[in-house]
Amino acid sequence: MLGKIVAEGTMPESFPFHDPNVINLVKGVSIKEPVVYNQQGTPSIVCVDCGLKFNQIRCLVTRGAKVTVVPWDHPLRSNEYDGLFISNGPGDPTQCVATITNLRKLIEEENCKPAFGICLGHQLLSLAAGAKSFKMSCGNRSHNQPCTHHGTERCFITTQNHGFAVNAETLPADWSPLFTNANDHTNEGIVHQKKPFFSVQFHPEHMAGPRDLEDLFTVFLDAVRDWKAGERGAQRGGPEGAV
Ligand SMILES: NC(=O)CC[C@H](N)C(=O)O
Repeated sequence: MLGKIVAEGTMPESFPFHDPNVINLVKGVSIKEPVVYNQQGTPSIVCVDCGLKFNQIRCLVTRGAKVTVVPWDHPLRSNEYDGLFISNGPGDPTQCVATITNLRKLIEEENCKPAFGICLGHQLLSLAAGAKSFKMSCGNRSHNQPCTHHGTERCFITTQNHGFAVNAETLPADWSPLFTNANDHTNEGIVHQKKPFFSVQFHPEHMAGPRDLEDLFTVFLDAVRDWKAGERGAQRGGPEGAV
């Protein structure tokens, strides 16, 4: 449902509704040029940035990987990576036509390399596979969503922030649900039965909040070091030093 806040004395009709679901929001937030993290790392992962959380890069880099973050519509060539990662991101997944088309080509390859998607990345992989997504009446946005793993029936508590979901009934042959939400029974992940592809609707990188200003510790320690070195006039403090 769309809403608007209008100041008293203003005709509500004079402001049109703004519907974010008919806009390609990913295009606006994705990186514009590729960026490499941990150049010497291995294996080499290409990460499609649909609006990614940096903790996803950290989770890959701290496990030794080299990560090349590319724009949402970057051409994907499997000879240029060892594994493909598709990030989370805003909006309706059906808006990301270029990413879906690129993924579809890759998953149709004979000897395809592994791919893993999170949240929007999960929805895009599902759409590329041929499944359908839908707008949920109530999105899942919290740190305590129970998800049951198919096969083991083990239930995990997950972090989530999404308003669309994949309709598991529409998954083509060769694809299976990997997790299902124990509360609302929506799909929480898919896996290919023969090829090395899987994706999850929840956020396994699960860092509870943004860490954008964690660099204030660096600013503080730089100020301490400057102070110790006798540069008492140095003015590097303040949030602007962190960004
Ligand atoms: N966190 C995400 O990637 C959200 C995916 C998608 N924008 C949704 O709301 O369903």
